[in-house]
Amino acid sequence: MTIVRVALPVPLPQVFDYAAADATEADVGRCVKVPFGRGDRNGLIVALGNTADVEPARIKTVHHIQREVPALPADWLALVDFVARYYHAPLGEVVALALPPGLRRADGVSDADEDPLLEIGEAGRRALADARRPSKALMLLQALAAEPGPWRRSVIRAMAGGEAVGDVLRRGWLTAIQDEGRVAALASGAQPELTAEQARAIEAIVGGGAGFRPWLLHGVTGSGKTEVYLRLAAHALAQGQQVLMLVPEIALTPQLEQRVAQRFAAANVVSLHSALADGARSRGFVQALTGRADIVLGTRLAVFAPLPRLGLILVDEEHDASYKQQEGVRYSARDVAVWRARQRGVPIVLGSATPSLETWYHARSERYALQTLSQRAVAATLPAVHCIDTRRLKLDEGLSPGLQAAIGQRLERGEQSLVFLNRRGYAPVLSCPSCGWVSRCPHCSANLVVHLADRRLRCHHCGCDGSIPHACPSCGNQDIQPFGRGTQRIEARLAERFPQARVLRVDRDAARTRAQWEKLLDTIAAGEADILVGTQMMAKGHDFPRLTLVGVIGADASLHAADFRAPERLFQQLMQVGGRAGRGTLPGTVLIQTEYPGHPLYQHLGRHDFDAFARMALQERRSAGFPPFTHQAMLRADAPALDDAVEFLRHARRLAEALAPEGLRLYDPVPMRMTRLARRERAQLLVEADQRGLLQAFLLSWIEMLYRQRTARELRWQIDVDPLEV
Ligand SMILES: Nc1ncnc2c1ncn2[C@@H]1O[C@H](COP(=O)(O)OP(=O)(O)OP(=O)(O)O)[C@@H](O)[C@H]1O
Ligand SMILES: [Zn+2]
Repeated sequence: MTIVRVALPVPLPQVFDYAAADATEADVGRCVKVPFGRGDRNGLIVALGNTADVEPARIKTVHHIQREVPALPADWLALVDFVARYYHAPLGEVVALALPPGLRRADGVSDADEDPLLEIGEAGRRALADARRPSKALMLLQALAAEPGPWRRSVIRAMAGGEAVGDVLRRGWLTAIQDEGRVAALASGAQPELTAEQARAIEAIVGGGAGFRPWLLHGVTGSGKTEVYLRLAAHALAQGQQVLMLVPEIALTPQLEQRVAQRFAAANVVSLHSALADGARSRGFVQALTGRADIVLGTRLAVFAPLPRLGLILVDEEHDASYKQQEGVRYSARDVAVWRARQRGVPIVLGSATPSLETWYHARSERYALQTLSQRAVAATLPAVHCIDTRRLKLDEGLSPGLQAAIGQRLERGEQSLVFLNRRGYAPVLSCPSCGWVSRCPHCSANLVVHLADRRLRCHHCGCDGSIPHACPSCGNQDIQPFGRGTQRIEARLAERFPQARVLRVDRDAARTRAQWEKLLDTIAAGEADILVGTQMMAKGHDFPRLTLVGVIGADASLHAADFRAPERLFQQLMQVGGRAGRGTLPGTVLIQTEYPGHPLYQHLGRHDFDAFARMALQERRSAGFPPFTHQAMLRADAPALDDAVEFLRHARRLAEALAPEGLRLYDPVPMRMTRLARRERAQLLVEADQRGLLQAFLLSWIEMLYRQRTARELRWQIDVDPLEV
């Protein structure tokens, strides 16, 4: 009898043994269906077991081993094992996160290529020579003939007149290339001439060799980091290697996908993100696994794509908080990517205009090699940044006269403006001036936000919503007021103030689906919007040459936030959003409305001096003993009653005291800042040490103990290693 060890997606730290008569070493890394409890579960075989360890009478037999898909390789198993150990999460849960659901369920997965590589065939050449009756299909064929091929079908479809590709294929004018190996995946799209700084960075990184080396590419906004990534990718592809490219948000993938596909028309570019349908995600994953994907482009979960020919990892906007998963397995895809680059012995490039302080510190201390792009690629300068002192100004729905005048000028010149406010909805709260009632969420310690667009009161934390009452629910007063401002309110005021302008709101409510989001971006790019009102969705990565003014409102609130990372986040956000201005040939301006124009953060921002800001912020962190000078883990507990959560943490702290090595710091359990979320009360306990190893060793034995504690059924706890929010 052969025993297989199976990782199952259950919140238990161990793997489970099953009997499988015909299993061999070749089945390690394969998905299985097994009986578990009263039902069945899908899991992954992570090792073969030893019959001596199990009682033969108690062992159950696997139902099915999925053998149509190649087994996941040893390096992939080592990767998920590392994530499970470092983040102290059950291995089965890490596997469940890393594998597409369809693959785990052992659905039939085909890696058949749905996006064939096409070239002009014999029939096509004849059609071109005859060229009698002009048709859409013929025009498309002629356009293709003018370019060097071959092309992916998806790339042809995206071209002007690309709708006719089906017709061209039916006529047999294009034929699929069977042996893709003979086509070097070389850059075929037009490439701009590199700037001197870009050329230097590429030369240095390529010259750094094929082995493990972490790079920070610190390039100001609009400096052309994407071009650097594309050239590095081209180099890796030319060596027959695969490239993994991570982006922080799905919202950023459409444009990048397009750029990558245009540049590498012959390469097999696979997207991986959570918004993909099951089938597409499984197919992309299997293409990566079988080595048929050349470039894997995706959000954080793409870091788990198996890549047998991996040669390069690129992490765009490496500072972005969305690389850290905030629920379940709380991993940081950026940090996992660095580990993976080391494991596989390949270079990794972390790019940003505003690196995280952790990464910047590594670059300063020469653990990471640094390449800097200090100039913009197209624009002559960075935008001019000015503060508008609002202390003595009368604001019109939050908008200063100076900002309004500047928007007016842009309108006259036919340029675009962006008003940035990181708060969606119409107003953050509805309140009654006569009795003091405010719209509280019944389930969270948060207010319900007024959404006038669809006349709802909505909680941005738990999602619950209701209609807007006509009178105060507490005293009956008819005159209840929305208090404060969100994007909808600014949009409404701007539309009133500039009736001739096309005002467009860009936030998560306006872009619920990917299709809506792409449509918004197209509208902006086509110049069919004059004034944009946007949240942080607009802050990142976008490149709209006619956008010359960025107005920032409501930023001061973050200056005094309690979180020690708040200033870093604010500086990054403002530098990023300001960086959307003046990226083409037209000069840009950033206007920040503030009551603290002398604040050092705004001063550094005005000078585009990231280094000075980072030095200051790191100095503060060093003296306060915050990361990167210390390493943290947070134990969080939640329950219907706060006392239960706190009591569990007190108990956990007592257990920890007995274990804690010298140098480990245990803090007192405290309620979380937003204590109540979706009817659960939450508390946390911070653990800290100056050495990562010390903290990790302690966590290992502590968490083992915690798993053994009997807790109330209603209580849940989780550990967050390297937490972003403390
Ligand atoms: N060498 C070059 N020659 C001409 N144009 C270039 C060159 N490199 C980049 N560009 C153009 O410069 C613009 C800015 O480039 P890109 O969007 O890559 O900047 P970025 O560094 O990623 O900026 P951000 O951090 O703000 O997203 C783009 O329109 C890009 O096409
Ligand atoms: Zn709520």
